Amino acid sequence: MSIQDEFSFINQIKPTTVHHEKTLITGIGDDAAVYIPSPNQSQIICTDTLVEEIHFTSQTMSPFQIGYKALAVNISDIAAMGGNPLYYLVSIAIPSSWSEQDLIEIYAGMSELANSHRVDLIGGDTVSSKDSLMITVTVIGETEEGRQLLRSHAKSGDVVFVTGTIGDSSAGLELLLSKGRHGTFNSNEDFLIKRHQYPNPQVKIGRFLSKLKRVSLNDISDGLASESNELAEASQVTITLNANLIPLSKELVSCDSEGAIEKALFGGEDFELVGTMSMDEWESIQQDGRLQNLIKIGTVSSGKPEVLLQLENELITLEKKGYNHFKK
Ligand SMILES: Nc1ncnc2c1ncn2[C@@H]1O[C@H](COP(=O)(O)OP(=O)(O)OP(=O)(O)O)[C@@H](O)[C@H]1O
Ligand SMILES: Cc1ncc(C[n+]2csc(CCOP(=O)(O)O)c2C)c(N)n1
Ligand SMILES: [Mg+2]
Ligand SMILES: [Mg+2]
Ligand SMILES: [Mg+2]
Repeated sequence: MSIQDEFSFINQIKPTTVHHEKTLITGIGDDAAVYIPSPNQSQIICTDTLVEEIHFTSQTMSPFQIGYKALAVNISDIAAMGGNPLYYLVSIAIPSSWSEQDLIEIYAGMSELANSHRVDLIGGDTVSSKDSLMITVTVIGETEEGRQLLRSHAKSGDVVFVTGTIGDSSAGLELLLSKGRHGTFNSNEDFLIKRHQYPNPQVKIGRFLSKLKRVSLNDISDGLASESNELAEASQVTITLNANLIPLSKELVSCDSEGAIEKALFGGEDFELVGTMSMDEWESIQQDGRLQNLIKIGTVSSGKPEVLLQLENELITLEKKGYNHFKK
């Protein structure tokens, strides 16, 4: 049975502690939230939605994981701008088949990630839904004025990098769709499933990149092919990726060596970052040990906005193919 009334529900999910006490004037409980933006910072705001049967099913994700991921995908967009997340709002449409306990679990999942990134829940909306559960999270963050990392910042001569292994989430999803989350998995499979259920937004690396001279950046929600094409389009450059350089986890290769590269390119939901910086800056961070976990996967050149993939001795065009809500 769903929640009895939204007012007692809101009271239950209202946070009892606040991370940004000095700047949050009012959070949950009034017509809107009010906060004081920090001086000399630009405000960053983004929103993304998860829908039952599209982004998760009862077989792929627990309520706790749904909450965790709904916030994670949004913090990932703040990371992709080089920002620091501060506040979040949650709008949830609830079908009667979901119990109050399930909903409390969704909020517990969000709250776990929120605490580790020190973000405060400051508002939202609660409505009923006929069929699917839908959860929309909005995150507000900030970055030093003029330091946002835009998709349009790539230039000819740049190095293309990613922040971690790609394709794991897609392999995890495949396992979950075939065996269900209560199935039996070996340790490699378990790693891949966790990569799908608990994305790790790369805020620390985004913040580091925001201190560099010029970085273009995007987070990988729809797959490396799609996100690189977005960088190429926004910057009007050609991106050439080298298939041999794309980092694949040993867990992915051991579970699916044949399909690994396909999953990395077109699978999506990795929530790692892909971006570019000048060769000079790349070499300097490599020399002074500030490279962090960045992995070079290609280069940028002038030319028509497209993505090419060096695959053994072949150079192929990498279409903007990946997850698309309206093309199946
Ligand atoms: N329905 C909409 N109305 C207004 N703006 C939108 C809408 N949908 C997307 N946008 C805007 O379009 C741009 C691209 O959004 P998109 O959702 O593709 O990016 P993303 O969040 O990085 O990707 P993903 O949703 O796959 O995580 C953003 O500026 C976003 O705010
Ligand atoms: C049950 C189930 N089926 C398929 C998928 C795959 N999937 C759904 S949305 C998306 C792209 C990111 O979404 P968005 O573009 O909305 O950010 C991907 C790869 C899934 N997660 N669960
Ligand atoms: Mg979006
Ligand atoms: Mg994004
Ligand atoms: Mg997004």
